Amino acid sequence: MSKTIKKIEPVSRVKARIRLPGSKSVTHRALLMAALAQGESQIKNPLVAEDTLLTAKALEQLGAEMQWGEQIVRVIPAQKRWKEPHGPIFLGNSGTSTRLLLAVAATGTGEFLFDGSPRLRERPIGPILEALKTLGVQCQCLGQEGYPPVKIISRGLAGGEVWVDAGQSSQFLSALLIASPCARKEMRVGWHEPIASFPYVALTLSMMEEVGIEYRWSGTNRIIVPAPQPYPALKYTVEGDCSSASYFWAAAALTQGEVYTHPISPGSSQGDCRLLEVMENMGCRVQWEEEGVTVSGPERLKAVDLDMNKMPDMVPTIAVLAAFAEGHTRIRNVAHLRVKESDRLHVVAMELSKLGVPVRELPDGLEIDGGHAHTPDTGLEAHDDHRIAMAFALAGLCVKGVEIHGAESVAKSFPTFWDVFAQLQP
Ligand SMILES: O=C(O)C1=C[C@@H](OP(=O)(O)O)[C@@H](O)[C@H](O)C1
Ligand SMILES: C=C(OP(=O)(O)O)C(=O)O
Repeated sequence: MSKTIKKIEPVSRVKARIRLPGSKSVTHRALLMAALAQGESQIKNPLVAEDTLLTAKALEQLGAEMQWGEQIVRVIPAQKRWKEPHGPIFLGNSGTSTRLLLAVAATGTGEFLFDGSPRLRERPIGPILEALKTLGVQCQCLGQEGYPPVKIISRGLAGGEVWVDAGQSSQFLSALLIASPCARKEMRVGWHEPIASFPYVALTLSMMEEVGIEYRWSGTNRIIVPAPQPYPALKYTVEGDCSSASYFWAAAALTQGEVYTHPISPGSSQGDCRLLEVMENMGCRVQWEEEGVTVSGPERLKAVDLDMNKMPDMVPTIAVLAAFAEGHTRIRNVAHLRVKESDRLHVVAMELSKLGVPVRELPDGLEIDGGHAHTPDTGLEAHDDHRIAMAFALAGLCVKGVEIHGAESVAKSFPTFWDVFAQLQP
């Protein structure tokens, strides 16, 4: 795909009502659970974006059928788990698709080859492969050990006790949990502390419960899933994506504006909703309604000191807010940002520097001095990372002359982002 450039114009006091695309994390999980289910499922308001389409296409290669309609997808599971795919299953740069599908594919019989973009080949999968091997699955990395491409040969999951190291990604644990009900006998899934991005595991568990899967906790780091336990056919409505909402909440925060985003509810299971609490601490006003939330920006944003381990995807958004806040912001405990779509700690520091923002890149975080941003001498680079493109577009609302190079990267999670963002511009 050729690189596109977006020029952003400064705006004061944005005012907008934003309809959010469906949640990426929820859509991935709903598609996978539907493909494992007994009978036809209906998923309303799914996210139709590069990554969720990669998950859907992979499931089709495994024999499931997807019927796409207006804001709905019907999923008809494969007649037998699974049809052996012709050729490799290509997963672009979607970490969620890759880690979750490895375990989901291993619930069936067959030989599967998973691969992706050059960047996906640098994103770790070792811990999920180790766990699958314990469950009787053969896994062979074809390039570097612990990274895609990987061939797996499975005859289903044996069940029993398995431990996973989820310190670099919660997706290893979510993968095992989603696959667990399809094992031949009870699964006891434990994880070593510390774990990264725990709210995504909580989201996995809450969706399993919502669709009718039983499980129980055993201590604080082990879950027991009775198996075999069929996934019932789903009728599921995906709520709006809180991570995508963050860019619009931040637009209100940066411009003393007011933005309403929907559909999301105060009881949302998406961990990134907690960004609103951080934004309140920065001085924003947050008002929840039953189906949406309004954020109003303060006269002056305050700096914060934060452990962002549970909200890694929100770091680029917070970093840009910090650049325009009063004082010194510290973001801690997010070393796992180095294995995302880009090395997000490095890339955020690099792009903030182009804006003249004093920033220090730490092994597991960032320090940012607010209040110094100015027009950059060159374009800002998205580094093939949707969240970098969307977060740095926000800087353009406050300083003149911001151009985002590689604007097409938003297609990964929010293909209509630039059209929706245009609603903020005069
Ligand atoms: O399970 C999920 O849906 C996700 C988990 C998180 O990844 P890590 O657990 O690797 O941090 C997050 O960054 C990603 O965007 C989505
Ligand atoms: C890290 C992300 O996604 P994934 O891990 O699925 O590639 C993201 O969307 O920010």
